[in-house]
Amino acid sequence: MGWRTSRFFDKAGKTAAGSNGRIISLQQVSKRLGDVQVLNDINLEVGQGECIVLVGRNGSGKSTLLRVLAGMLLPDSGSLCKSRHGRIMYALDGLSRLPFTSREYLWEMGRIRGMRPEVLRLRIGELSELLFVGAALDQNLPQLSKGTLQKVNLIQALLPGPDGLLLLDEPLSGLDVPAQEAIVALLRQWKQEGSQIVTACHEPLLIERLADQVIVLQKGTVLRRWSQEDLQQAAEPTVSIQSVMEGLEQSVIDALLVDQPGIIACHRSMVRRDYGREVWDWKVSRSSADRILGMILAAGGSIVSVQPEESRLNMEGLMEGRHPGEAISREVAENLSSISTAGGDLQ
Ligand SMILES: Nc1ncnc2c1ncn2[C@@H]1O[C@H](COP(=O)(O)OP(=O)(O)OP(=O)(O)O)[C@@H](O)[C@H]1O
Repeated sequence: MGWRTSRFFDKAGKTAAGSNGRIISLQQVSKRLGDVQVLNDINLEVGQGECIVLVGRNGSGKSTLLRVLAGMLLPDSGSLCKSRHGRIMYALDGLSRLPFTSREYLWEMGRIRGMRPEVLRLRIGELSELLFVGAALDQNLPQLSKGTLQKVNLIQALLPGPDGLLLLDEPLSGLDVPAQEAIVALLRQWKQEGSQIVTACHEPLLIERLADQVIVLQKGTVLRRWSQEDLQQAAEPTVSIQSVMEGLEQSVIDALLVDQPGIIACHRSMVRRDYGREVWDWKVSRSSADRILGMILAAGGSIVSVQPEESRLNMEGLMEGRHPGEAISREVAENLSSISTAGGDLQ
């Protein structure tokens, strides 16, 4: 479905930012819940049209930080400043299974926010269609599947449109793939129109398409911050090459592999023995593919297949605080060392 902002909104709203361009900022915010120091000295600034993604292991403090930004929890220390204008909408974890149908719930949420009935009716219809809610719109919340409940939770946050700060806790969690794609495309459009987004997320899809900044949390503190440029280094598309290297000396293969930029991984595949010969699988960056194909051929190897692949961020490395690009280098290093140790088998 094509999303047309103008159908929803009298004017494409832009949130009025403070004079310094910041919509919201936290300075040295700490929060304790019970015996747990959940947040420690957090600094965070959200600028106009910016998307910040919070990543971290379970329990690292992402949801708590979103609740502080939403004003649902007060910091114990530190300061929170918001621009005077602009609204904050949020879809935080777990919508309560209240005794309403989805439509009744969304209607009440829209009315509480002062939306006009004709606009509200239209928005509920369009957002439900966008996220494939279908007949669940007239089912009771307690009877909804986890994924559908999450869709209703997202819709209630999106009802007012692209004007303000959106706080989303794991927005893609439990959603089917078409709905994930639809929500990421919508958020991308809203961001371009000036909305701000802060979201906790484990999915590379959202990070790759939306993030201006990734903040890695570990035990309530900021472990790392990565910029869009850092993320783009890891997001370069790759090419998968299969080659036969039979009869080549190990020294020739070593020379081919070592210190070659663009090789992401390389290992000998056991699955193509039916091919009659051992096949090598290479994963290389797309911009290096021609050069590496040339090198394999020049070294006496032959090419079996070449397949372009979509990139994926290494979330595991990211959560450990490793640079999105460095995670790939480490993989290469590990593969290279395993090739070296097993090298004698080739001859
Ligand atoms: N009301 C509470 N009382 C005591 N401790 C709490 C409370 N709420 C959260 N915590 C603790 O705070 C820490 C951070 O929780 P939080 O939900 O913010 O983490 P998270 O990163 O969002 O985790 P997840 O990825 O599992 O959603 C956890 O150790 C959690 O047990």
